[in-house]
Amino acid sequence: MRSSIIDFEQVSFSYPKTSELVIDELSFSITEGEFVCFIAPSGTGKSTLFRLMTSLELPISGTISFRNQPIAEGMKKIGYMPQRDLLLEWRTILDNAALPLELQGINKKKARKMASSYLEEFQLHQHSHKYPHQLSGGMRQRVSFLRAMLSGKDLLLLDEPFSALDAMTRMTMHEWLLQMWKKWKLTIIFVTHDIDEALLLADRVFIFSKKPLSSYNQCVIKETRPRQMKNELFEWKQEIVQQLTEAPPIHSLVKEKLF
Ligand SMILES: Nc1ncnc2c1ncn2[C@@H]1O[C@H](COP(=O)(O)OP(=O)(O)OP(=O)(O)O)[C@@H](O)[C@H]1O
Repeated sequence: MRSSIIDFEQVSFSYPKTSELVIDELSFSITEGEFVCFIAPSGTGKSTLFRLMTSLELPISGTISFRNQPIAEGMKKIGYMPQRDLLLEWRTILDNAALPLELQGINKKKARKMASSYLEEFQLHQHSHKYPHQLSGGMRQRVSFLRAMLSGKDLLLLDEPFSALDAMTRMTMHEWLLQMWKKWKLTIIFVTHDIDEALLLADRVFIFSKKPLSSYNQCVIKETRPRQMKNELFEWKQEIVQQLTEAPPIHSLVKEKLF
């Protein structure tokens, strides 16, 4: 049986200067190698969860552990990819990718060499000397993903990484991400507002429907990938929409119309 990589136990959190709880006695576990998606309405605290996982914020009570150690011990093993790629426009693609290694104290030449060895895999080798403004949205996200992986690749936190991409690029990026996840045996927590995206990608989807984040519903998806939005996945989607909106179930709406 696979062990857990990150555990929240009865975690509560509020930002200083406000007494409002954003997270209230929240507990969950993520297993090594899992691909998990978090869905919640805007402003309920998904980014705050990531800030706690990267130790940018500390809980007011409860514990967060990484492989059964305090979360701060895992910092070099956790990579974070923000919603906006935050690439430095004055650095080349190679130098952007090498940045986390330089920040870890590795000298520039070695950092470049290490980052360079990943570029082909990330389909970026022909663009290494370009600048971010010369790349497409999908390419920029691949650089950002590589940068997150070079910060720490045991657990990757992806905050709505594809929300700004067009539908076709997004589909290509889904396939590519799943390949990366399999090849590198990654554990991924992926925040999205897009229910289809969550159902197509994840082993498990957490649905947080209100603030403070406390309880959640989850669906475990066993269907093999690549997936299509039909049958069981479509039923899950209807159920998730209902949980997020607290609307009556779709079938009862249909019934009302019919009778
Ligand atoms: N630095 C801060 N100080 C005080 N309150 C904050 C701070 N950052 C976020 N909040 C509040 O905490 C709550 C959760 O914010 P958070 O950004 O985690 O939500 P989110 O689910 O990631 O939102 P979105 O989906 O819009 O990105 C919100 O009510 C927000 O106003």
